[in-house]
Amino acid sequence: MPMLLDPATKYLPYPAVPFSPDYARRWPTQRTTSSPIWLSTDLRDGNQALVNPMSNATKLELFRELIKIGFKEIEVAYPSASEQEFQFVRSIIENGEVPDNVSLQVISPARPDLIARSIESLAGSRHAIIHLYNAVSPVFREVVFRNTKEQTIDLTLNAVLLVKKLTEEETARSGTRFTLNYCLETFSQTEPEFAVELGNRVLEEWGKASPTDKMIFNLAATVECAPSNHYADMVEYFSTHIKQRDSVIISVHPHNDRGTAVAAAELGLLAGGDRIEGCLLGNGERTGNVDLITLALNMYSQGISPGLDFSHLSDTVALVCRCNDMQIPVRYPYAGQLVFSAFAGTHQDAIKKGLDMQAKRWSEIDRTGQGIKYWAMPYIPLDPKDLGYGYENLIRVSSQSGKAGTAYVIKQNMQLDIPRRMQVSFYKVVQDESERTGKEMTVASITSAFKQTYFLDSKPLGRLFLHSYRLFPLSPSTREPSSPMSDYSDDEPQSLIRFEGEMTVDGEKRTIRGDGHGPVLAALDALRADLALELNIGESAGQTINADSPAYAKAVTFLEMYLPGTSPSKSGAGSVWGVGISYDVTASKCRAVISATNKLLGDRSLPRARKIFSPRPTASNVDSDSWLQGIKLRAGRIPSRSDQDVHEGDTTNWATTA
Ligand SMILES: CC(=O)SCCNC(=O)CCNC(=O)[C@H](O)C(C)(C)COP(=O)(O)OP(=O)(O)OC[C@H]1O[C@@H](n2cnc3c(N)ncnc32)[C@H](O)[C@@H]1OP(=O)(O)O
Ligand SMILES: CC(C)C(=O)C(=O)O
Repeated sequence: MPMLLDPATKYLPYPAVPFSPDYARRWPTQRTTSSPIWLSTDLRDGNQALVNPMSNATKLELFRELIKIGFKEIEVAYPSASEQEFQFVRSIIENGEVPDNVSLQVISPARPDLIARSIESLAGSRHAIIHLYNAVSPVFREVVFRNTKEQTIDLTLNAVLLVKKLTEEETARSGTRFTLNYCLETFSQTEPEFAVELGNRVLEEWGKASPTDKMIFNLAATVECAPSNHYADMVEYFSTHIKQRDSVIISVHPHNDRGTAVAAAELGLLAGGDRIEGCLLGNGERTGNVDLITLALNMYSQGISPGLDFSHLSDTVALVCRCNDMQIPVRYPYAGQLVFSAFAGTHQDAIKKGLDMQAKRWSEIDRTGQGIKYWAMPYIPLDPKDLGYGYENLIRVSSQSGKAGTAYVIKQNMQLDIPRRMQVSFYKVVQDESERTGKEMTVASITSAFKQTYFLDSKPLGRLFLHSYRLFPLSPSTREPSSPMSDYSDDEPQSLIRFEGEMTVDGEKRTIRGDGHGPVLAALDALRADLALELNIGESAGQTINADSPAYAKAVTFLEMYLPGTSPSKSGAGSVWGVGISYDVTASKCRAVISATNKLLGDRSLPRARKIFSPRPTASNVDSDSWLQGIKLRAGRIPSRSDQDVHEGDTTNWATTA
């Protein structure tokens, strides 16, 4: 059996950090309130871990991106590793690629020949950081170097002394100003007291750290082999025991072997860290370095400016992946394809409500100038727009989704605010389709299902199609068209009007007529009188789309209808919905009636036409001035006076959104 029943026989737990009994660790009560100094080691620690390390041209591309993002300290190479690495450093210095406010860092092992080569590579740069490292934990001392603690200290101090000498010579030669960054490689596995002892000896040997010219201690979790709280304890122990704390920058360098590098970095900052070394998207040896994008955006989402710009995150991600020949999972924090998408119904519902509420809240702030536009969105911790994403992928619909998600997609793409009960009804259509195909319902497929379901097209999709209609008032006594429609008002329920609709019914053109209090009831009466369809009205709702641009504003009517003898349940079962969209409110109502009727109709047979298309009313039955609402149902322009003339055979244009 490969896994042990008792792993304690093979693996040792991490040792506790020896805080004195009267010292309570402080990091658990701290809060991060400002961003750290960032160091990108993409071009060194990231690069050394690649299957195929980057060419210098690729490194330059990534270097430029790092500058664009805002890094002020960039580890650009391991110059002693190869001529190519050395030449990369030379080329960016000599070609003026390094802005004045950016410091280059290069790394060197504690070996004299390699230290000399590393310092040489930096000649002529304005400010450089020489990053000296050796592993100091027991296993490395014993296995790799076969050194005692004293020998380890000697090896380190000799290297520091050499760095000091060579950097001073280089400063005298080329003016380059140097900072020492001493890395205790495998710090997190080192005895804390020994780490501090070594640190203090290095500080002493360097001898010139001051509050205005600090030296850096890089506390590497070279291999992450304990929980993040242990790393924080280690950092706090070092930070509170090192001498000249005000002349020292504490840098944290977590790796991700346990998958908690980000947590380790965050706790390391609380524990005294001033600086973070890591890579974009967590590239690096084995499971990687700490991911600087996640760290920066974690801070950003807490209202702390990271000082790094990820406004075009998908471009940055694409570039980093290309340079590293690497991919990231779709669930990767902030950067993955799916991290700003909700598939689950209740999540979608909460997000939709959150967006609606936020739009209201923010527009109130715009109107009054009072308040702050806080982001308070269920399930989405950060506004995707801040990272250059839109909201189009926020809600994606599958068989796991609910009505709210479907309604959101329709709102986003057709601007239609579907009433709650209708959402239930349309959601069933979408869910059936999604279950049938076993696939995600895309925006295009949902939109197309909506148009199909509610017969929203310029061509007859259903058995009934309304080409045009006329409305004119009837005198109560004669029930004959008489007075001008301009006297008609929806506010006067007692005024009886006549609806005359020019239709295609099962492919045959015909006119239907009916009377009622208002256009909807008159249209229903026509369906009853001419097509023998008895229909009842349920709930209805109206909406205006493009309300802020009058020339393109459209009225939308949502109308629930049901057959007599059936009463719609609370969940909407037993009823159908229709949708009508038009530049004209009344036309939208009439269309909604026909849309719902088409759904109720099924394959029931309809009586033959008594009359094919009515003639234009003559002076004997109606005065031509009373043709008030008789407009062509044509989208794209506002009805004018001349539209009040009805033309036979007009095809309706069902443009649903402007
Ligand atoms: C944790 C980290 O990421 S640290 C950075 C690691 N990065 C790299 O190693 C990438 C670039 N490295 C290289 O190109 C090569 O390793 C070189 C050029 C630096 C050295 O190459 P080589 O001389 O062939 O040595 P090699 O690669 O086998 O390294 C092992 C030797 O270095 C020693 N060593 C390892 N780390 C250090 C150090 N920090 N200081 C001094 N010596 C060290 C080992 O003890 C071993 O010495 P030994 O040969 O006497 O037993
Ligand atoms: C040498 C240091 C900085 C390192 O890369 C590590 O320990 O992971």
